[in-house]
Amino acid sequence: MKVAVLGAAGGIGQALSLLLKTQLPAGSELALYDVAPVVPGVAVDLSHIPTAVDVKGYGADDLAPALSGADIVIIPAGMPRKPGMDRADLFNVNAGIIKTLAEGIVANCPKALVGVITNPVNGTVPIVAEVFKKAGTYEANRVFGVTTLDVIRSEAFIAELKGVNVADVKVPVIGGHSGTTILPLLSQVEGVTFSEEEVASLTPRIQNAGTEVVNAKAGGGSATLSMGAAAARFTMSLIKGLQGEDVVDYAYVAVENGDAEYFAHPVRLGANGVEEILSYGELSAFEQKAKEDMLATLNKDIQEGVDFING
Ligand SMILES: NC(=O)C1=CN([C@@H]2O[C@H](COP(=O)(O)OP(=O)(O)OC[C@H]3O[C@@H](n4cnc5c(N)ncnc54)[C@H](O)[C@@H]3O)[C@@H](O)[C@H]2O)C=CC1
Ligand SMILES: O=C([O-])CC(=O)C(=O)O
Repeated sequence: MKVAVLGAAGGIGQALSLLLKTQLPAGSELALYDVAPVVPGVAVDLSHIPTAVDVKGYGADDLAPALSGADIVIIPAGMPRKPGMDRADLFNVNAGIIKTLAEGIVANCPKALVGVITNPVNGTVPIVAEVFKKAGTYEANRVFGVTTLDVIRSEAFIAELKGVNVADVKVPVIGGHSGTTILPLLSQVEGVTFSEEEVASLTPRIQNAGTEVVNAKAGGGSATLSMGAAAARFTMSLIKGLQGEDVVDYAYVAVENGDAEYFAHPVRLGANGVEEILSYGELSAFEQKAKEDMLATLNKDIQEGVDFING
């Protein structure tokens, strides 16, 4: 198994790479690519951890060898937010980075499963898909926007609020990955119930959790450690799927005849990435309205990504 992390020297990239060095199956190869000159050092540092995962660092000019033969590519490359910015404000800088990296995937590992972390996820995932479509290598089942951070935050906040064991908390989160497009389905959380007031305050807390971190870091970036943990969890789900295990996880994926062209759903993972897009089930009246209200924003974000390649 070869996993490539693009943007591996950054805040998320380093946290994720550390977790993958300790969690990937024995015999795996971990390829760390970044344009920052520190990346070979990150690889040397990690290589001193005694696990049977071979780590190699690749600098700016070595995208091709970093990607060659990769089964999974995870992308946290690009600029994070500062206080006062929306994720959408990152589009102009990050769209070009994502395009270049997607072209590298086309040239070097067109069959890889690709997980996009770079914001704005609502628009960067369509960019990857459009680059692949143009090249004739697109398979919708292989491209994912990583929304796992919304899921793990929901688990943490609910366990804290309700005083239950966090290991028992499962929370479906659908939609996109920004503001009101993030929709936790609190009505479906088993073992706990929420008052209307709790739903009305917990839903925006989850939606604005990224901003909570951005403001707390006061100009020093956005979530990196929790995102590293989320990305490692999602990568391990992809790996289990590739290894033939039956695994269901949440991700922002292309959906035919869905709420939008891309929408986070529960998906059954397998040897080819998404094996089946599962229904998110019945929504409460609150969730139904929140879903309808988000669609204009989500569709605009998606179109911006599509237009960046085709416009
Ligand atoms: N999907 C999600 O839930 C989340 C997404 N993010 C997003 O992840 C991205 C990265 O965040 P951080 O790691 O905090 O930023 P960071 O600034 O710490 O790291 C970004 C890394 O990307 C590298 N990079 C820039 N251009 C590159 C290129 N062309 N090829 C390879 N590497 C390149 C930089 O050298 C840097 O090492 C941001 O866009 C941020 O908004 C952050 C948190 C959660
Ligand atoms: O809020 C940000 O800019 C980073 C992010 O996506 C998150 O923490 O969910």
